[in-house]
Amino acid sequence: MITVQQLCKTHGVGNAAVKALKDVSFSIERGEMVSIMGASGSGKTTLLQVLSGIDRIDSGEIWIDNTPIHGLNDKKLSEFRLKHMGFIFQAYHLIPVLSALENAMVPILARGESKKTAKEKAESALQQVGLGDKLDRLPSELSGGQNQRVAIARAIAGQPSVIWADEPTGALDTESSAQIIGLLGMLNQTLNTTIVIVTHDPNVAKATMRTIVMSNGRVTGGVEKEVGAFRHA
Ligand SMILES: Nc1ncnc2c1ncn2[C@@H]1O[C@H](COP(=O)(O)OP(=O)(O)OP(=O)(O)O)[C@@H](O)[C@H]1O
Repeated sequence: MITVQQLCKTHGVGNAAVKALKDVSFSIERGEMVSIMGASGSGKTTLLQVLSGIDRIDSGEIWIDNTPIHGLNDKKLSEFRLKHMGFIFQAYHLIPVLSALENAMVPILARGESKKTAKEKAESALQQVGLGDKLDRLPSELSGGQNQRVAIARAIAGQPSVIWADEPTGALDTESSAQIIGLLGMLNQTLNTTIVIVTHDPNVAKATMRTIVMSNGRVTGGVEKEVGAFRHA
């Protein structure tokens, strides 16, 4: 479970200071698939970055299960991220000179597991995303949708409890977007991994269980989970 209490975050200082998050509070249950929507500049990316420990909050609390993310030092935060979180980005962020298999192995190797274990977990993850026959392909030899599948395999290979996705369909055509969102929904259900997706795409939001709406640094909708709001496409 993710619990967020009275988060505040300001970017910049003095006259250039922008209050990107103002008293943001909500919770997300284990196994939920949630989208975050809102106008450009409303604070979505800032929220995802502080939740995932990429950036720090000024005040407030972020709990993931029993761990206070806001209270971890940099070393503990990096360890927690490697062990419990997966990341998916709009631009895939794959390493161009590594194959699909090697890309998916990176986070597992980074947390100190053996090459053999990393290979097994990465291969299994690539099979789950339908790329079991493309293990040796480089990113340049795959389509956009396939590259995003490799990124998803990399995110799930370490069996994280939560996956953060920032505009995961932003670079894809309608058909590939639908496939990626269907895949995330399937993985959410089969692995019981919590998935939090920042998106501008109403079709992506429709496929999630709940949409947290942001406006001018505040959460203005979707704080509470409605009973019966599950609506996987
Ligand atoms: N590093 C930064 N320095 C200064 N201001 C920033 C920085 N990052 C974000 N901001 C400001 O904080 C506010 C929230 O930005 P954020 O990127 O979180 O919004 P967003 O909802 O993700 O927008 P978009 O949909 O355009 O990506 C905006 O006013 C933005 O200009």
